[in-house]
Amino acid sequence: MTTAENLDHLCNPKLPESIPLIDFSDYNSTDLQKKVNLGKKLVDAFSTAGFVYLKNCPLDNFDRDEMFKTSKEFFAKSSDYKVNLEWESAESNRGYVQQGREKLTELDKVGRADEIGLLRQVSPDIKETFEIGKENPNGKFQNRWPDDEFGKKFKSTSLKFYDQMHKINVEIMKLLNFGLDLPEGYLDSFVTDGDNNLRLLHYPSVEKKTLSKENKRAGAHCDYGSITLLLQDMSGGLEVKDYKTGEYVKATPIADTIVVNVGDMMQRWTNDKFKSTLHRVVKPYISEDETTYPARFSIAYFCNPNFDSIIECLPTCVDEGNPKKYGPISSFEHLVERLSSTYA
Ligand SMILES: O=C(O)CCC(=O)C(=O)O
Ligand SMILES: [Fe+2]
Repeated sequence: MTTAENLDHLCNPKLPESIPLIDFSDYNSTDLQKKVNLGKKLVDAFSTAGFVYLKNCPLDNFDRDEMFKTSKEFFAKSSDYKVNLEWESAESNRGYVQQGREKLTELDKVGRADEIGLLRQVSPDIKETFEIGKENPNGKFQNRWPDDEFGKKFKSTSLKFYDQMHKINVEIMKLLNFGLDLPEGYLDSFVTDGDNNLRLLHYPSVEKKTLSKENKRAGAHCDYGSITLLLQDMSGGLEVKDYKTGEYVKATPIADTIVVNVGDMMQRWTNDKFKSTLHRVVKPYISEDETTYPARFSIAYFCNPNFDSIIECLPTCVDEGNPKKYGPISSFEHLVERLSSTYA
């Protein structure tokens, strides 16, 4: 079958065959059937690759660029400035995470804490991040904004961006509701609170000779929540495990798209219908005579069902031939458990 999307693959040989590119424009169509079709495409992609590129998402270009610019400005601050806003606990999951503090590895999935500790020492992730949660002045946990003029801009830019990404998540859930044939509005009630996590990432520029073979910018891992919305700059380096071959394929940056992937909680929620896929960030390709890998910036928005909700296999993902594989779990507990085993 030749569709516009198939042709996209042919016209752009760098686009990995196994990660579909889906046009999101119909998300707000007045034609119900178009929304159902889009929902089915997403379900298809999430049940195979576990990853998609979405184009024509409702994300303002200006706000996206501002977020990247402000993120760069933050990471350019002194180490003292950033460490002053240090990440404190998995429950809060807010603040600055300096290089080497997070080690992502396939071992995390089975929770081998001793080996993870060792790996952290020999091949830490070469990145720093800043974690932002829902802004809630009366909540138990507070975002960690710098207390200066830059801090004000950092806060307003990040919160505006947070809000737009939350809305995209809500729209994706509405479409998945169609795609999974769930009762009308079923998933809506799980995404009212915006209990998500905005992560700004900086992979510093690094001399070729100091980067050993084992060092990854981010080790292979699966994400923990429901879905992740990822924006990458044009440097490259993101790789995704191909569901057909088991080999890593390049998730080549495509301008003005959002990469969306399934997390572990979504896989569990769908009784393993959706696939939470391993991915990693490796050194980008540079020519022989270049001595330095350039810096890379990305922005990940990790979505979760409302923290106080109980996640049980979705009714349309279970039947006699395919019984429930998982018991109920609270969204917050699931996340805290996973985050606790990842950070030093
Ligand atoms: O930087 C990227 O492109 C990916 C980051 C990522 O996978 C993560 O933070 O979970
Ligand atoms: Fe990830």
